[in-house]
Amino acid sequence: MRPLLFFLRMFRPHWAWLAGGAAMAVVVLLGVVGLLSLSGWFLTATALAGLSMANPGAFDIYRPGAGVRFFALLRTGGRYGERLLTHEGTFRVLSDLRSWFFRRALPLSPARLQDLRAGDLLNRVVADIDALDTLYLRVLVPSAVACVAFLLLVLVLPWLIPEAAVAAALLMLLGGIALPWIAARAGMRTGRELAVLRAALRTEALDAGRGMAELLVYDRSGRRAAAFEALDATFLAQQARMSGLTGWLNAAVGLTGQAAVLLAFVFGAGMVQAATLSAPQLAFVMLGLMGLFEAVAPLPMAYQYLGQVRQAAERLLAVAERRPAVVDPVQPAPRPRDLHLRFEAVGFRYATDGPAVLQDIDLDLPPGRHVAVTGPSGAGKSTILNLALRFHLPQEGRITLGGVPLEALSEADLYDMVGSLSQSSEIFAATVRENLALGDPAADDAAMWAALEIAGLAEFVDRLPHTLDTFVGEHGQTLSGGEGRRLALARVVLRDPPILLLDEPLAGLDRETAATVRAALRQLAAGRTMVWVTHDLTALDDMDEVVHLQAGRVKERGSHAGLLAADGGYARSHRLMAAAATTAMAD
Ligand SMILES: Nc1ncnc2c1ncn2[C@@H]1O[C@H](COP(=O)(O)OP(=O)(O)OP(=O)(O)O)[C@@H](O)[C@H]1O
Repeated sequence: MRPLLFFLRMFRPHWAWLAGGAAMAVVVLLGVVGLLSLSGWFLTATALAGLSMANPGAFDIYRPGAGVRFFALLRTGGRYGERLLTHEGTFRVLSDLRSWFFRRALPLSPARLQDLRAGDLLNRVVADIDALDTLYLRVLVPSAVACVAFLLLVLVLPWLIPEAAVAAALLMLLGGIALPWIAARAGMRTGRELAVLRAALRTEALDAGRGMAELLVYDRSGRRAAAFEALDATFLAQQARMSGLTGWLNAAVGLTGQAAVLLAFVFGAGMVQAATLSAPQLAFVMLGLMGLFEAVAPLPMAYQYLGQVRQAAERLLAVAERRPAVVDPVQPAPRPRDLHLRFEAVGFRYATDGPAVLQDIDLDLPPGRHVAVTGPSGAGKSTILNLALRFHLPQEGRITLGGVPLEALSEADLYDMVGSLSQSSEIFAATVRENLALGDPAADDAAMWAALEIAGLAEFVDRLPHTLDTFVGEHGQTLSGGEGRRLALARVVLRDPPILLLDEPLAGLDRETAATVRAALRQLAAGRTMVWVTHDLTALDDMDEVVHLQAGRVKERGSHAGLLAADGGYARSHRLMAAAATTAMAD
């Protein structure tokens, strides 16, 4: 129950809407019961009065008629109000929950979210949060209404047909408590499995959709489709089980209502014969009972789906309660004036029991210094940038900015000073302008065009149908790789960080585009500190220092020319690369 209670507490700020919605649901109940019972009484009384035409003055049809209209209006108005208030309340709660979840998930990125697939996280934000509306709409409100129905039953019926009151009360307890209890137990496992399967289906669909081209090329689309169908079949089978259970439960709860009406008739008919109850009163009770039992009818199904809701709540908490790898300090150190970035004897593992990824790394980056980090794949180059961006904290040594450990700085200060660009810098499904505004939300058009100019993209954007307001598609898919990279670069230009962390920003670009982006980066890097992670050793002669890593350790370091002269591993790699470049040029 803990996960559900946790979320119930989060409903509190909107209690007025939620309580208002529940109150309107009670009004609907009063309307339904009033309408049914009064109509039953009225029709029977009218019939008994000898179809009033024969004796028009003897029976007042106006007041009961007005009553019937009143209850009909109460029911309709109540239902409108109920929908309005319960939905307003639910949407407010859901939107709070979404931003709460997002706020919790954000600091977990990237270190603590890497085990989750993108579709899984999406499913939590959308479907799992949506599932929580069941808690209020389907469980709490109907339970409250059913309690009122029970109160009405035990307060009114004993005065009319005492024996039927006891039986009807017991039947209502059976339909309103015992059946929901059975439903909750019977539906728990399947409900939980359904929640997991729904997430798996969504993740699978997203994954397969994204990799469709690869699946086709590797002729794996059939297999993937078969796996998807198998998953879907399991999902449908579980859904069928749930629906079967719903059917039985609905039948059972319906029977409790019918049994109560039948018993009321049996006991009431005896009283009518004994003249201790009038026939219209009997009709009043029977139809009133039908209305009261309507309040109980949705409960078994609601509780049947509680397992699914609980699973959704657990899945949300499983992410929200993760501890971020780095917690933004409550009392951050003042922003340092001197932006000297230092790695001192840094050692790091991604998992405490995992292999050492970096060992004994020293880097000295006074303002304006340009350092290239090179080395074979897996040597730990990107990890150095991940640490400088404070995505993780090193287990050994320290990283400081102006003498202040990175973990003591506020997130806002840190990311104001440190900007990054990589081959995977995200281009959002938005316009050029919105993508740029991420760098500086206050930037005006002139500043944006100036940034695009530096990134060598101004001419291209100027030719787009809506220039800055052109939509660039999912992950910027309407842009070429080079255009996307330059857009990301323009964003960094707008951010204007004094320290630039670049992770293979030229990877995947053709020679010409790479040259344009490189020139833009050179222009941007002037006067700023820069760490450039790269495989390409052919254009590092203007770097102040080259740090060559191997298996997480600094193997060689010095100027590009110095390292070539030393004729070690760096020089060998450089020779191979230069030869490959010459062959490519000749081709
Ligand atoms: N998030 C992670 N969790 C666990 N291990 C990781 C993670 N990221 C990287 N590693 C491991 O850490 C080591 C260093 O990875 P890193 O990405 O820093 O290498 P790299 O030198 O940048 O490689 P490449 O040139 O191929 O990008 C690798 O063995 C890699 O498998």
